[in-house]
Formats: sequence, structure tokens, C-alpha cells
Amino acid sequence: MIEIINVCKSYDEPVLENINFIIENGSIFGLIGINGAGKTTFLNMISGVMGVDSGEILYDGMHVYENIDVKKDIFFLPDEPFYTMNTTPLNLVNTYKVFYKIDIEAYYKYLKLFKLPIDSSMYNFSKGMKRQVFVSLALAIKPKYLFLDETFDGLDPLARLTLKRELIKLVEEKNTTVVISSHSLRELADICDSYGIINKHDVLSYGNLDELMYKYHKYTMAFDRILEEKDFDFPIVKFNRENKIISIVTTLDYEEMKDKVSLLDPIDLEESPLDFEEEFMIEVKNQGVERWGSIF
Ligand SMILES: Nc1ncnc2c1ncn2[C@@H]1O[C@H](COP(=O)(O)OP(=O)(O)OP(=O)(O)O)[C@@H](O)[C@H]1O
Repeated sequence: MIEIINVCKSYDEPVLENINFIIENGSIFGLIGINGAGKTTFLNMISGVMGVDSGEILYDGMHVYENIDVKKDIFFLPDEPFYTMNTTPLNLVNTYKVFYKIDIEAYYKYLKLFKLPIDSSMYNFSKGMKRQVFVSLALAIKPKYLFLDETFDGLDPLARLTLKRELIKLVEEKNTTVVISSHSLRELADICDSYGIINKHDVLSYGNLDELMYKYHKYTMAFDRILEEKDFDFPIVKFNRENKIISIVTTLDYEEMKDKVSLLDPIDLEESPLDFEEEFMIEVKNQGVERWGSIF
């Protein structure tokens, strides 16, 4: 278990203030936040690359910063990993095998799957190709803790699918704990079981993804007259009206909703599904954020 307790970090300005998360072993945790929210800073701190200003980051009770016993189990794949002019996929493992045990057969298997030239300088690779090399390495290391900074972004569909499948396999077979930041909510929804949203230096919402998926319900109702939001006597997260058709997002389940609106005598009441992106946006809005980056 990774415990992030009251963690604060500033550069010139505060970036993260009193961040608290618990990340269970064997879970896939999706880290969400707008550009500049502090995701990379957070990943740098939990991988022990960067110290905290205050607070604690504990792995099964042990501090991570400058603790080689903990850090040997962590592989952090940054947004722009380091390599030199002379680095090829073939010789990249020489650097990493000093720190990690690498399943070389698996590494070659992934390089072959991605059709990467193994003996060419990575300097001439596209951004996506370089990312595929490092994804192959991360998967072949099979670490106990794997942290991925925006790794999905910039990968082609085959590489994204492979990464998702292999991450799930790693969790099943090695009980790996994965923390992945991404701007693609759909990719995160496919694989994560838990999530954390960082906004304005703080944790806006975090928890179990399934619970978030069932937290809000969307209903569409038809009436024989025009009704207003004030006619409904229960908490409404989102209200839309088009003539006599009303759509409402609320935390009430279907039976509770039926009970509540029965007095208003609707002609029709239907529940429509919400996908993760909608659930996520509604959660952010419900937590009091009116505009969140460019997606709202
Ligand atoms: N080394 C640094 N020195 C000063 N400020 C920094 C440094 N690194 C990051 N910052 C600032 O800290 C804030 C958080 O940056 P960070 O890279 O952690 O955000 P992020 O959520 O990963 O962003 P993005 O989604 O754009 O990658 C930003 O305002 C950034 O300008």
C-alpha cells in the first residue's frame, strides 16, 4: 500500500497542498488533472525522485525518498524519458539492467510486436516509437510499482491496446501497483479501478471508479405541462428542459426517483446511461468547479 499523507510541494508557487491518497497494492490508479495541475510533480515524489516539502510518502510503512530498498521495486516512465544519441533499443537494456531484473525475451517480444528497428539510434525514432521502446522496457521489467506519466498519449491504437492488456496481466500475475496519469479519460476508464483528481493544488475527488460510475443517474421525463427546476424537491446536479421534456442528473436511483416524481405525474420516466467522461465531468462540477481546463 502506498500512503500519501498531507504532502505539500512548492516550486516558486505552491503546486500541491495537503495531498492525501491511499493506493492499494495491485490496483490501477488513474491520476487526472488539467495541464499544470501537478501530476508529474506527484509522480516524481511518489517514485522517490523528488523529495516532499512536508508530509510523508510511505510504501508499506517505509519512506521512499532516498530509500534504495523501496526504489528498487519502482519503475517510473516519465513523459520524456532520457536517452542519448547512441541509444538503441538493443543497448538500452544495458543501462537499466544495472538497476532492474529484465525479462529480455519479453522485451524483444514487445519490440517485435511494435515492429521497431532494434539496432538503430533512437534519436531518429518518432515520439511514439520512442515511447513504444520504453513501454516495452517497463513491461519487461515487471516492477512491483509502475508509474506512467501520460504514456497513453501519443501511442497508436495497437500500442495502447497492448499496454492496457499487458498492464492488466501484470496486475493479475505480479500484483503490480500501477499509477497512470492521462488526459484521456476513456483510456483510464478502460483499465483503472481507482482514480484521483487534482485541482487547484488539492485533491478534488478520489476513490473507487465503480462507485463513481454508479454515483450519478440521468433521467429523462415527459410531462403534459411545463415544469421548472424548483418544482422538484430533491437535490439536482444538472437540470435541462426542452419544452415539456426534462432531463435531470441526480444521485437518486431509479426507485427513489420514481417515488419522488410520481406526485408530478410524468407521462414517461426513463434512465439513460452516463459514460465515464460524463460521470467525471458531473463529479467535477458537483464538487464546485464550474470550468475545468478546456473540456468544460
Ligand atoms: N522544475 C520546476 N520549477 C518550477 N516550476 C515547476 C517545475 N516543474 C513544474 N513546475 C510548475 O509546477 C506546476 C505543475 O507542473 P507539473 O508538470 O507537475 O504538472 P502536470 O499536471 O504534470 O502538467 P501537464 O498535464 O501539462 O503535463 C506547473 O505550474 C509548472 O509550471
